Amino acid sequence: MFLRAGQAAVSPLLRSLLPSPVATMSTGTFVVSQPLNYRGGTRVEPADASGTEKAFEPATGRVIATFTCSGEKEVNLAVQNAKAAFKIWSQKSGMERCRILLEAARIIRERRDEIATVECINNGKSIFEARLDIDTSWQCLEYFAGLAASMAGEHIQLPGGSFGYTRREPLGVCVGIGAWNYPFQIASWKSAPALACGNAMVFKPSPFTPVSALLLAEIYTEAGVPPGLFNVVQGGAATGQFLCQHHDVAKVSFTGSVPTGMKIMEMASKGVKPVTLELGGKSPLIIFSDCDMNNAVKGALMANFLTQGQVCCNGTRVFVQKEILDKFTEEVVKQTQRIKIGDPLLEDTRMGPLINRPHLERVLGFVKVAKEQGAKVLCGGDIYVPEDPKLKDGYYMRPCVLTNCRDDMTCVKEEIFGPVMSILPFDTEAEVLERANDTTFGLAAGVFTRDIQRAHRVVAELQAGTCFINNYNVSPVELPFGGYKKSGFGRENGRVTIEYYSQLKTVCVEMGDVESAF
Ligand SMILES: NC(=O)C1=CN([C@@H]2O[C@H](COP(=O)(O)OP(=O)(O)OC[C@H]3O[C@@H](n4cnc5c(N)ncnc54)[C@H](O)[C@@H]3O)[C@@H](O)[C@H]2O)C=CC1
Repeated sequence: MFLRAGQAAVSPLLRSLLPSPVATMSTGTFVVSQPLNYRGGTRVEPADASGTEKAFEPATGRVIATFTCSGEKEVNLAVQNAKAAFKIWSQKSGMERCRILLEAARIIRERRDEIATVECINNGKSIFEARLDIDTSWQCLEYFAGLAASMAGEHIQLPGGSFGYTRREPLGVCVGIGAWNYPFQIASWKSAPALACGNAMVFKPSPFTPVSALLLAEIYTEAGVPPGLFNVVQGGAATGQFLCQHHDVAKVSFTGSVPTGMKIMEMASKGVKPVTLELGGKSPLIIFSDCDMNNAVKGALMANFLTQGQVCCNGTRVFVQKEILDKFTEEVVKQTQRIKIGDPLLEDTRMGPLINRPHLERVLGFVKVAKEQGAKVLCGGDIYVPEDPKLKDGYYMRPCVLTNCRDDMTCVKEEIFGPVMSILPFDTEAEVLERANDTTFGLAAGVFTRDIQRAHRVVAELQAGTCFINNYNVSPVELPFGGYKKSGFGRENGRVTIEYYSQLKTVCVEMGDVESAF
């Protein structure tokens, strides 16, 4: 499919979300007029409400959808539908589940551009990046489809011909609660392993980005999952609470901030439900003087400016060894200033708007405080107004590089969740390790060096769940992803995730007589 810059062709599936037949989508035109809840294999208006929300197009500040947040009744209905579908789905063999998930992956691949376009419009990330998100989504479905077919227990021989075996069984109805920065990808990363293991899911997107999870729901149905296996309920905290407290929900997988994660864990503890928590971070990126400078600079940009810096695992504390500080800083600033900001649907844009006005103001507030505390702004950190008049109400800022930073500054301690990089000089390996680990977060960390022993020695000491050597923010679905410390627990992607969406049953088989103690 050939697409002109700023436009995308529309398939029947997406057209169903739009008000009337349209041939193309461009910034400033997309409106959702269809219901955004999905239950029992179809789009529905919620049965009751816990308020209403508006979703925006961050590029223009326009409202693209006004929707009802689901109340307790709607959440009940979604869970009931999921329970019914679970009965059918959990009886299928791994091979049968594998085939359906592979078909869903194929459809996502086929509709990559239209899904990426919706993601780009609702989230503000560049179309270039949105397409990559859709790629890791179908790859995740393919990966877990493969594992579905090979999931198995163990056989253990016991004395006297007796034996035991284990069965890996699904949990039941799982709840997924997502953040707004990777809406389609989060829904895929949660649902793929859940469904592969034989579970059903009720997914609640962030109220800022309600649209693309629905496309995933429709694709699952088209691929052949039983109606009700994957449901979407829209809403904010109240809807999320109904889900977490529901007695028929077996597990909650959450992506979002630390304070919300703590609340989720508390609610889940009342029902003794397992939780997966993918929370925030303030990750260190350590650049040693023996690094490949070009790669280190590219790595620092990848670690800070994807999705307008609204990435949980960003390496926002960039520790640079003093010998190369000036050269590195100069190059980072040069390349940061070259980042093309603007209409996210244009092919050459690399940075779109932030998610909404309050968040933009919050991020600019961090820059202000950084200056007050003595940091020096080397570039950006201010509002950007694109030339195109239709973008004048969008939420743009220029990516920012801060220097003269100290470890005790707010910009170095707190998660900003915006395009703000803090550069911190260091002298020795021991010193930088201590400073890098001096945080309550532990999501990710990175190191750039040509010294292979040092690279492995340093990552072994870093208190972070996901470490990168000589790269940053790549996320192959074969590798587990998740945090240490307050960044959460449980993992997404990789083989190990099967353990977070299944439970192990042990069966002990006696082949002789019962030796009774009585
Ligand atoms: N570790 C990871 O994989 C990722 C972590 N994040 C983190 O997410 C945060 C940004 O996302 P936000 O959407 O602003 O986070 P948030 O915590 O405000 O909201 C996340 C989700 O939780 C829901 N929610 C809010 N209060 C709730 C409650 N009391 N009970 C149940 N659900 C509730 C929201 O509606 C939303 O769907 C950042 O801290 C970021 O680091 C974001 C992406 C990936």
